[in-house]
Amino acid sequence: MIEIKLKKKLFTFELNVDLTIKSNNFISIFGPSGAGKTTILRLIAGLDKPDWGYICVDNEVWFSSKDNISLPVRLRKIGFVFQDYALFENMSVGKNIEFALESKKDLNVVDELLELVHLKEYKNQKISLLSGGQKQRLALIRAFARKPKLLLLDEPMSALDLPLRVNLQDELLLLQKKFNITSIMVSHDISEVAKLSDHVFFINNGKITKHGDPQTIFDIDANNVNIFGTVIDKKPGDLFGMLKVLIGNSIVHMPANTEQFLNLSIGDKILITTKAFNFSLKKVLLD
Ligand SMILES: Nc1ncnc2c1ncn2[C@@H]1O[C@H](COP(=O)(O)OP(=O)(O)OP(=O)(O)O)[C@@H](O)[C@H]1O
Repeated sequence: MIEIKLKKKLFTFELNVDLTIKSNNFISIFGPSGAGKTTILRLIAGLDKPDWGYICVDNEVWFSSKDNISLPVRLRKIGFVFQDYALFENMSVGKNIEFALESKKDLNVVDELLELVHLKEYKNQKISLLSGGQKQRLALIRAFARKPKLLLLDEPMSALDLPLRVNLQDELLLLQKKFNITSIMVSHDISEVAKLSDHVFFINNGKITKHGDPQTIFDIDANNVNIFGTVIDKKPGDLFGMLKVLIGNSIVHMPANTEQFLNLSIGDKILITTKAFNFSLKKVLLD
């Protein structure tokens, strides 16, 4: 079990959170820009210091303001993945993983990890020859190579386009379950959070406003078709309003009744549901 209690005065509000996380779970912190998500990851990693707090990971106290304990970053067993990879550009793909290993006895793990994310044939290549998606895969397995107690992921896929992102989400889930590593992810993408997480914490202005499993928290009914989108424009009409909604890479125009129209603002995330089989579905003929 992981207990995280943190207080820190930030520029415009006080961050004040209390998170209890089951070991080996994948949890997400979800909330608007500036809510304090990255700060929580930085405080857990020891890159920043809380004004008051207690961090205990599987019975090991990493931080306690009461007992004056603050483990340095290198002693907190953490894997960190950011959106900008932070790979060593002057080393080969394989050396990037080797560098992260605790012991050189584990060298066979390098091939195993590269194989898992389809990068084995790139082992001796320079990092600069990899695509964005391949670099992100490498950053992920490098974090797992450290066998961390806690994996911290800060918008790990936001630089990738949608098909790559979906593939990498599957690989991340596979790695996380295979290595059983408790993971905390910050992401803006509801479908990503809903797909990967065992538990989601909503944060706003530095406080947890609700938490629970994704089905409950996002009101997902498995008997429905569920599509997440973001309102990017709205125009009133005589009989109904028209919403412009971003769904993945596509922009969709949707009619909305007066109540829906008035309740929604640009930037709002929405869940579009329709009862299974109660919709029109046609194959698009391309010839
Ligand atoms: N060391 C610090 N001291 C004081 N305030 C800080 C510090 N670090 C960040 N902040 C402020 O805390 C607030 C939260 O920042 P943070 O980066 O944690 O938000 P976020 O939820 O990750 O946002 P985004 O989704 O845009 O990345 C911001 O207003 C930021 O300016």
